[in-house]
Amino acid sequence: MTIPVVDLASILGHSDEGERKKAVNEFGEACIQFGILRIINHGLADEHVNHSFEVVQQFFDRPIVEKLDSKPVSTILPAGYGKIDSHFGSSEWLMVCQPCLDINMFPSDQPEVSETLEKMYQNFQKLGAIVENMMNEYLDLPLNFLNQFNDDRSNDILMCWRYPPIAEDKPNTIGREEHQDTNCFTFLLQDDTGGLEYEKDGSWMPVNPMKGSLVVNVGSTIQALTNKKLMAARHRVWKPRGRNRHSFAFFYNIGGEKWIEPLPKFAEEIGEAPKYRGFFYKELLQARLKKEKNPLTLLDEVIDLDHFATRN
Ligand SMILES: O=C(O)CCC(=O)C(=O)O
Ligand SMILES: [Fe+2]
Repeated sequence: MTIPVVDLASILGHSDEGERKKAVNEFGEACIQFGILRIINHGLADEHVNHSFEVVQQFFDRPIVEKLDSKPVSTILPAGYGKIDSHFGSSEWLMVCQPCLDINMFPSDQPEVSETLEKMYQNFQKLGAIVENMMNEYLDLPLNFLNQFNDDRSNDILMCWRYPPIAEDKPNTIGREEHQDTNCFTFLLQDDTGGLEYEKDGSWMPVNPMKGSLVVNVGSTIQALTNKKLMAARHRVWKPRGRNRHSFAFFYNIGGEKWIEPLPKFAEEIGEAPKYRGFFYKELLQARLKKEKNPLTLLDEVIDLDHFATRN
């Protein structure tokens, strides 16, 4: 089952009210049914996207000692270069944070990296506010409720990923283990290698590359706020064959100190018990980092929103 495609032309341009409402509705329905969808006419220019892929490839192609010049130094957020190779996944990344925080780490002799990626960051951040507003309207929340609730933009993150190909001598084929994003919305751009999958009714389905489109997935914060009316999509990434895979993931986040609990509109007001107890967003992030051993499989498992589920 392929994920729905929603055209944002009527949202970003000047269109009649009927067209705009139709797009809002399609977006909301896709979030409810799949938790993941594609958007087109989203305002990110093809040339800029293509150039961004070229620029990150050039960065990741550099020798490791040079990439390590961009390793994180901030104690707030680990903006900069990193690398992991374990059974949870194998990847390299360059993490970009809000430019005005002044914590981004970029190669000083390759200025197009910072120029291109900070511009991409800002474009995604604008799009995040637009998509959040569409969700607000679809859920019939008071005007600008979500934008005002989620008003701290300093935690938004752009991750630029490189996944190495499957190595002949290692059986590990997972690029990124299955997970739900903890945030509000994530925007994904993948190159033409493929490898992204989402879970639908217990089966794994591919999200094939489609030029010009952006993938949006719902995160656990929205799942908690809506008392599970909306579900965060589970997704994973396979390692590529024969070549590297590159992708961008922009996390439209929420402040760590924000108190998250099901909104009354989706719980008490409609006679439904809250499916989650309240928590600070940072608690969800911390829980996620811990991982727990599953007593049956003896494998480490990621702790996610279920950790805060009530017994209702
Ligand atoms: O690389 C991708 O396509 C997805 C990455 C992802 O799921 C994540 O960063 O949370
Ligand atoms: Fe993800």
